[in-house]
Amino acid sequence: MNVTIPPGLDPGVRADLVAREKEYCRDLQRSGEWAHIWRCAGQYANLSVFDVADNEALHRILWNLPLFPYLSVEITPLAQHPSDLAAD
Ligand SMILES: O=C(O)C[C@H]1C=CC(=O)O1
Repeated sequence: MNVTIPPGLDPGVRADLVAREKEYCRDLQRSGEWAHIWRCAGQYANLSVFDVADNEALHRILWNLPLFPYLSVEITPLAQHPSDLAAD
């Protein structure tokens, strides 16, 4: 996810959006659907791993992100690799 918040956005609105995004993200981490989130070094971007039931669940999560209007999201579906020890 790449984040592009307009520089002219009211600072209070921006702070509220970022705070709500953090809480939303942490709730989904607690539920297990947002399995990992990493900051992409040097960028206002993250690399996240979601563990969801289906595409609709992923869409719901992304669509309801408070920062959704300011995100560009690239999605790569993942499958288990046969060489992964966890596959045994
Ligand atoms: O800062 C970001 O990368 C954007 C966003 C995604 C989750 C979250 O808490 O913030």
